[in-house]
Amino acid sequence: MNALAATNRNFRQAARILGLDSKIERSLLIPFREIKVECTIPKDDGTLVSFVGFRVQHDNARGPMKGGIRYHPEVDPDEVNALAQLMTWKTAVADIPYGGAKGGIGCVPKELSTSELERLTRVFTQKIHDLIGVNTDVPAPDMGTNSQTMAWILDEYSKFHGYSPAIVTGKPIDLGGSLGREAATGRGVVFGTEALLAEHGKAIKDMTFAIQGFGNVGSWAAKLIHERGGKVVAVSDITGAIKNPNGIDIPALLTHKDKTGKLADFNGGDAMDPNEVLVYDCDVLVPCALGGVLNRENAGDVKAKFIIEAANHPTDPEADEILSKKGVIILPDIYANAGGVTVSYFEWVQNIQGFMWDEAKVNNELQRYMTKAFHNIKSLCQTHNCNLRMGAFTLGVNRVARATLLRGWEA
Ligand SMILES: NC(=O)C1=CN([C@@H]2O[C@H](COP(=O)(O)OP(=O)(O)OC[C@H]3O[C@@H](n4cnc5c(N)ncnc54)[C@H](OP(=O)(O)O)[C@@H]3O)[C@@H](O)[C@H]2O)C=CC1
Ligand SMILES: O=C(O)CCC(=O)C(=O)O
Repeated sequence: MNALAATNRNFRQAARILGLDSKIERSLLIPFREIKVECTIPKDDGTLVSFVGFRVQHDNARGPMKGGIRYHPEVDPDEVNALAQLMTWKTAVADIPYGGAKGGIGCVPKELSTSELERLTRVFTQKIHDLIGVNTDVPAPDMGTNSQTMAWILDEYSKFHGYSPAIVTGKPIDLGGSLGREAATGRGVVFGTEALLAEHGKAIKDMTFAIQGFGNVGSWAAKLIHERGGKVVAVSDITGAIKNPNGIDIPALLTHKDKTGKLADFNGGDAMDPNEVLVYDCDVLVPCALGGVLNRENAGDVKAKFIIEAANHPTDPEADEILSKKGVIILPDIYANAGGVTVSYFEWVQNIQGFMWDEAKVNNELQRYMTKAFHNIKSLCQTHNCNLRMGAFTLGVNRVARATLLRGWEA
């Protein structure tokens, strides 16, 4: 099942539980606007190359649309649509005043030089600058993009509209980025994991973890889990995977990845097939890379008792069913990885106020938002007698439906 079909299915199930009117249901499903642009740039050798870029603006009932921009070869319209819709429910679950959007360019960022990436980002921004805005749609980093990408978008956008730091979040601190944003998604994952484990009388220090992906989210999650005494027993990136049942030395692995750009060849553990990470013997599995990685092929072999969805839609609905029958508890993406967009909200607020927060304030507020959202989800799980995914979906969908109804339909 592709990402959009899976996301729509979860949404429809939540709409049914909530008893939503079919017209509202249809209006919430259809995106506000879908943008597809052609981006042609000269490569460093002078040849021309074209890429397709997307921005899907899903819903703005609760505020400006918000969501990352992904550079990855598998970016396609359905995937971006699904990710944009997930952002709408995620911002509502986190209770921050935003709607949802997502963008992406189908490319292999590692095969482009820094100047080619800069040209591509600037051309993409030129094509969408009049459709994004501080109060309409605010991009941020996602897979394959980072604070430098945001700096280029900020600069290009500012040529058309005047200097506008709040047009993007996740930007460098020197350009108005927020302290704590870089770590925020991984930190939010850890706050969410702590809240979930506490419900089950457990703590991070008593558990073993397997982590798929060691980019922004995976590396921060690994570092913070390790700092809390959790044992990370398996980690993967695109170059390979490492296992060590006694616990991987995460600071040493971070230094190795920093120096070599890859996990492969790290000597603090044994190499393993990257696909095995998902079914490795551990208490908690944390997918931090692509969508759809847990499916009917491998779900039956998962050993973890808890899955923390740090990536977006890592579990397809068939895997969801198999895992739920096995009694695996899944902390869903629209809550588990909401720390990133929550600190993006703090960054936007700081830019608008022209006032910087210190990092302790950012992290404390993030913990407050994550803890509150967890308890709100739990309460809906009780009301509707449903799992955490439906608890989160009903929370998010209901908030967006209420805002939509309050704003009304008159043309
Ligand atoms: N950045 C953010 O703030 C947020 C991100 N997310 C989600 O988290 C996930 C990760 O995003 P982010 O960390 O930003 O992205 P990054 O690009 O920083 O990192 C992605 C990581 O995934 C690895 N990877 C890619 N393909 C595979 C594969 N087939 N097997 C194993 N590892 C793989 C990459 O390997 P390599 O290092 O070798 O390239 C890299 O380590 C995505 O689903 C994203 O949507 C969700 C909320 C916010
Ligand atoms: O920080 C943001 O605005 C969005 C992050 C994002 O793309 C996501 O949560 O999936």
